[in-house]
Amino acid sequence: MPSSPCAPEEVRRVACVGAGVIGGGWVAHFLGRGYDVTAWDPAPDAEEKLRRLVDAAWPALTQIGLADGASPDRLTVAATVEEAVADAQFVQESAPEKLELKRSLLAQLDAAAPPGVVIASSTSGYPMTDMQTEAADPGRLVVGHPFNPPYLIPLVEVVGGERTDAAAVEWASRFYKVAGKSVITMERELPGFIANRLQEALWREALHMVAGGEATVKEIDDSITEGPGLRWAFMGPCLTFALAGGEGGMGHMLDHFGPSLKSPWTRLEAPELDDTLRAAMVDGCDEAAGSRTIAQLVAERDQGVIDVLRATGRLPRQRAEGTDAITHTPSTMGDEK
Ligand SMILES: NC(=O)C1=CN([C@@H]2O[C@H](COP(=O)(O)OP(=O)(O)OC[C@H]3O[C@@H](n4cnc5c(N)ncnc54)[C@H](O)[C@@H]3O)[C@@H](O)[C@H]2O)C=CC1
Ligand SMILES: C[N+](C)(C)CC(=O)CC(=O)[O-]
Repeated sequence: MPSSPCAPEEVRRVACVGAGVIGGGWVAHFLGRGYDVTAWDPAPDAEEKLRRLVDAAWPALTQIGLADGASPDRLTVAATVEEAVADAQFVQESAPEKLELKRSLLAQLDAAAPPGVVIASSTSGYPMTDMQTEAADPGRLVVGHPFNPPYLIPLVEVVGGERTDAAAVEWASRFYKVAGKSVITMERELPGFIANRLQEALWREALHMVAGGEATVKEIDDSITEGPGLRWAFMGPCLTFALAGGEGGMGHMLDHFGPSLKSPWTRLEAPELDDTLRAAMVDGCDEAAGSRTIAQLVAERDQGVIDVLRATGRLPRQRAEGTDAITHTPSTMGDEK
C-alpha cells in the first residue's frame, strides 16, 4: 500500500458508497462532524431517500453538537462510483451484505480511489481476508464495523485481513477517533467481530425461545430493557457480573455460579471453566476496574441505572430530582449477592 496521502487529522473529504440504513447513517455522521461527503448508491431513488435520512438525523446531530461549518449542504451525490471516490481522502463502503458483491465492489473502489487512501467496509461479520481477494491493493482495505445509527452509537470495530497493512488499520482507527467515534482495534480477525458475536449469541437464544413457544417477543424484549440492558449502557457484562460476587468480585462469582454454566439454560455449548479461563476473567475484571474498589463500582453502577431510568423517562421526576449521587459505603455490599 502506498503511504496514505494525508494524516487522519487532515481529512476533509469522505466518500460513502452504498447509502441505505448504514451508509446513510455514516453520511449523516460525517456531515455532522463537518466533512464534505460524496455519496453513491445505484438505487434509482437513493438520493431522495438519503437526503430524507440526513434531514431526519439532523435534529439529533444538532442536539449532540455539530462541528463548526457542519451542514447537510456539504453532501454531494455522485453519478458513478468512480466519481464518488475520485478525490476522497477516506472511503466507507456500506453495500448489501453479500460476499461476492463486497469482493467485486471493494476491488472496484480500490481501482478508482486515489492511491493509498484507506477503504473501510461496514460489513457486519465477513472477515476482510474473505473480501479483499480481488483487489489489486488489498493492503489498504479494512473493516470499520459501525452500529445503527452510526451518527449516535459511538462504537466502530476496526480490523484488517491477512493482506491488510498494519499501517492502514492504525490509520483507520486514528481517523475514526478524530471523526468522533469510539474505536476498538482488533488484533486478529474474528467472524462477527466482538459485539456481533455477543449480540448473535443473545439473538440465537431469543429465536430458540420464540420457536419453542417458551417466551414471547415482548417478554424477551422486556427481560432486557427492564433488566440487564439498564446496566449494559454503562457497565459491560463482565464488570456487571463481577459485582454479583459481592466483595469477592469475579473470583467469587465464578466459584459460586460457574457450575450453572453447565446447566441447560442455553442452547450454546459452555466453555470449560478451567483455572486458565477463571484467571483470565478475574484478571480482566481487575484491569477493567483499575483503581476503583468494588464499593465504588457498585455506586457507579447504581448511579448509572438511575441515570438511564431517568433518561428513558422511567423515573418519576420527584424521585429523580434532588437525589444526590449515590456513594455506597462498603457496609452495604452484602446486598450485592
Ligand atoms: N443494518 C444494520 O443494522 C447494520 C448493517 N451493517 C452493514 O452495513 C452494510 C449495509 O447494510 P444496510 O445499510 O443495513 O443495508 P441497506 O439494504 O439498507 O442498504 C444497502 C444499500 O446498498 C445499495 N447497493 C446495492 N448494490 C450496491 C453496490 N453494488 N454498490 C453500492 N451500493 C449498493 C442499495 O441500493 C442500498 O441503498 C452491510 O454490510 C451490513 O452488514 C453494519 C452495522 C449495522
Ligand atoms: C443486525 N446487524 C447484525 C446488522 C447488527 C449490526 O451489525 C450492528 C448493530 O447495529 O447492532
